[in-house]
Amino acid sequence: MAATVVGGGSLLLAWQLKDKRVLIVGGGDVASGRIESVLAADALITIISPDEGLHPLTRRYIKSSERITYHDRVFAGLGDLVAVDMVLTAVDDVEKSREICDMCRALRIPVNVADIPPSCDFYFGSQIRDGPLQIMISTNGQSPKLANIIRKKIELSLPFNAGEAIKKVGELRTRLKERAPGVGGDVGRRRMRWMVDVCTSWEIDDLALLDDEKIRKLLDDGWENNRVPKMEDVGGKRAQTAISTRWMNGALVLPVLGFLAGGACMAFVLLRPRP
Ligand SMILES: C[C@@]1(CC(=O)O)C2=NC(=C\c3[nH]c(c(CCC(=O)O)c3CC(=O)O)Cc3[nH]c(c(CC(=O)O)c3CCC(=O)O)/C=C3\N/C(=C\2)[C@@H](CCC(=O)O)[C@]3(C)CC(=O)O)/[C@H]1CCC(=O)O
Ligand SMILES: NC(=O)c1ccc[n+]([C@@H]2O[C@H](COP(=O)([O-])OP(=O)(O)OC[C@H]3O[C@@H](n4cnc5c(N)ncnc54)[C@H](O)[C@@H]3O)[C@@H](O)[C@H]2O)c1
Repeated sequence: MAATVVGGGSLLLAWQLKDKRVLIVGGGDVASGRIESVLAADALITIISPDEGLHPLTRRYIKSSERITYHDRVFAGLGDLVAVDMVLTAVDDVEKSREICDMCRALRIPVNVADIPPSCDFYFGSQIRDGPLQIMISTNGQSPKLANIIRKKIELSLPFNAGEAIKKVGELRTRLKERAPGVGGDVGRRRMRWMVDVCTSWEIDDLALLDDEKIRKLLDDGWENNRVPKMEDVGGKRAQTAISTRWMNGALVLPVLGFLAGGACMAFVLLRPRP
């Protein structure tokens, strides 16, 4: 049977920008959001934008980050594109945007032009970040505002400890690879199967509670004996899983606290000693 091919979308990737050179042209509202996104990826940033048009947030990033080199001037042409790995333009000048886009295309530098989707090699998306967890919602240029609204709904449905759990499982994987090194082959297959078993048999809240000692026990008792011990077997206490999404926390904790506070006030009024 032929595979179903779905076209008309874009390629979703987690682009590794660490120490790569990103040029941002413009320093206004949109540029300040770009700076935040690119800083999260540890890039080296050059900003070209006249001082008088800088957004307060852009000004703050320029002051506080050693990764940013700032030039107080307008874009000067091809010379500004030397040794640049990515270009983001956010200027209020459509002609200038098109001109910069054409130069980038000629040099094959990937470019995003905030106000002209057809000039973008890639779009930004609405982002959720929780430690190593990164979720991007893209409507492929159709409705940025709906991307923003859907992001808020997804945020509320995420497990509360997802980022922390992913960090701990990352540590476990690193230690497992140190203990059973090698790429591919039998050891690779066994490692992958065991990691899948750990991730599927432990709750996310419990994985978030892994520490050095529990990881060591998990590897000694589990990996070495080809089984997956329970949380209690490695010296841990099961986490409370009843309230494990952000929605549950937001929706339940405040009303419950309000109810308890109300009850306490009522008890005080009814039970206080009367003169
Ligand atoms: C997701 C987000 C990421 C970010 O920018 O970081 C993002 N735009 C956001 C907000 C937003 N942008 C706009 C509004 C006003 C309401 C509205 O128009 O809906 C709002 C909402 C607001 O301000 O609340 C106006 C707008 N946007 C574009 C144009 C040009 C055009 O479409 O022609 C115009 C002017 C249109 C006009 O003149 O009418 C173009 C793009 N904007 C994109 C991304 C890319 C497609 C992403 C996708 O479809 O998924 C794409 C194609 C290129 C790019 O920018 O990479 C961020 C939300 C982050 C968050 O809050 O979570
Ligand atoms: N993609 C999106 O999500 C989105 C959202 C809103 C607006 N926009 C569009 O993006 C563009 C930027 O929006 P903004 O709100 O940041 O505008 P803004 O007016 O706040 O900022 C524009 C910046 O560009 C600088 N600038 C102008 N010409 C320049 C040049 N030749 N060289 C260097 N810097 C120059 C200005 O000094 C200013 O800092 C606008 O065209 C806007 O319509 C896109």
